[in-house]
Amino acid sequence: MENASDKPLTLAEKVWRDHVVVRGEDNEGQRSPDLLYIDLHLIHEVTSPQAFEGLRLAGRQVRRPDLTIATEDHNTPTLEIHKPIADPVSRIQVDTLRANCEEFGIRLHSLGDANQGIVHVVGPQLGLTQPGMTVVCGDSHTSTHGAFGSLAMGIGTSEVEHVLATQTLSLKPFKTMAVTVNGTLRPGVSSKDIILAVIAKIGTGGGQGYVLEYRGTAIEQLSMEARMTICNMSIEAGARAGMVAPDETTFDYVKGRPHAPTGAEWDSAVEYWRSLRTDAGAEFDAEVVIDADQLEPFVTWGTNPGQGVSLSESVPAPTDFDDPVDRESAERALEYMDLQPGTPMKDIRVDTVFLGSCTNSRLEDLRSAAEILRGREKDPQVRMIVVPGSAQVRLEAEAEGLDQVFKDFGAEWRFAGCSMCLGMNPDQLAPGERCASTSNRNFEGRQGKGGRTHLVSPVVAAATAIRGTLSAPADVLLPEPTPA
Ligand SMILES: CC(C)[C@H](C(=O)O)[C@@H](O)C(=O)O
Ligand code: SF4
Repeated sequence: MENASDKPLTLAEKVWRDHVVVRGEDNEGQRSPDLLYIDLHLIHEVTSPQAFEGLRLAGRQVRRPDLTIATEDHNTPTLEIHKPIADPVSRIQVDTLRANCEEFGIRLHSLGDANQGIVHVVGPQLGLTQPGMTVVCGDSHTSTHGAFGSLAMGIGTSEVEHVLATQTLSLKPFKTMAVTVNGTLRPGVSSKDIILAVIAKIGTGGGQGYVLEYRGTAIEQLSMEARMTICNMSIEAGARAGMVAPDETTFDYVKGRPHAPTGAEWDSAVEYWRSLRTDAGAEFDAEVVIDADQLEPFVTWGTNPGQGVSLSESVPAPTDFDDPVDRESAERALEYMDLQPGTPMKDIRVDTVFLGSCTNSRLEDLRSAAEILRGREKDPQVRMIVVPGSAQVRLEAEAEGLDQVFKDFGAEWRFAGCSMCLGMNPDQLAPGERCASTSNRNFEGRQGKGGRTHLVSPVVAAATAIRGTLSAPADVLLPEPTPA
């Protein structure tokens, strides 16, 4: 990545350029890190305690509490949220966040507050996430915010402390990769399938060192929610960040939100935001091309997000992989997942369906699943839990009756949080249980010790809950009534 002013730049390079406080030095072709200004710092209970402790020990304050915002999400229960948190470790985490935010003057959205929820749902919802920003959070899925054309990165706890203290962050130069998604998605295929297909193609390390820019007609046609789903999982390809150039869809989404600029400030913001597009002639260090027309609903069979296939395919055999590392990893994954090569994916029966997480818990996700479930019956052996990404999403869903659709279907309607995305709260799989999950990680034990995860889109989750086996929306379509 270079910064020469006459050179055509990619979107990521422009945002970077506009935030450099101190430029790194070139040493024989190797550039030392740049110091960047950070526009928005999001915080949650898991990765912030030591950072605050560090500030306390050094006698420092938070440099810009007004650009820092906290929410409770990972350790919070999704039932009986008015009661004290039962698990002592989780309670301490959340109490510590509350005490730290109080001491350092940081706005916190606590359990019970309308803006509490998963940090990556709350930022965009409040209009805090805006195009062209640098956004950080001590959380790998911060890449979600890149959907707005911001450079959004997950950082470690020592970096959280640095940002709290200085509102800047030292960052190594990155490489750029264009992920071009041409064509149009077919019915029943969604943005989750795009990103699962991208990761299956480039591998979980394929994005390492890169900032990905998702572009092409299929991306332009996507809503902000769908773009967030894609950017969210950039980290699962190992990327530093994922971005989409802001356009009218982005501006329409941001406009009128509590922290969006207004009046003349809005106009000048939009003018700047329109400049945040990759210049004609700008060069990417790498490019991947995907054809959206060819995509089918996608599902993972293994224990990393790159181990996926189209739902109409079968469980692969380790011998299908030429690379010995991939072969060994497939062998181990199949054993953990208790799957036999050659089994049609659609024959795999699940115990649980989880609709939620920062990947797929926004209103649009809930709506698309509800549309499939409405008036249908759940497979009696399946338990389904639906967890809105924020208290606000929950309220909006209730206002349009989605909660009733889920309840009538036999699903549980929960309060907002990370929930079953990871085993840090009471919502967990029992050992050996199998789950179709709209979350982003299928690592061993991710949803509870011994639990088995298949990553899917919201509409696949819904279809699966109806049939009890992994299913595509087309599998549950009712036949057209024959005219009398
Ligand atoms: C707990 C947190 C640090 C972690 C992350 O960084 O992503 C979590 O959100 C996850 O999804 O695994
Ligand atoms: S919902 Fe899952 S992926 Fe997202 S922040 Fe929470 S634990 Fe991490």
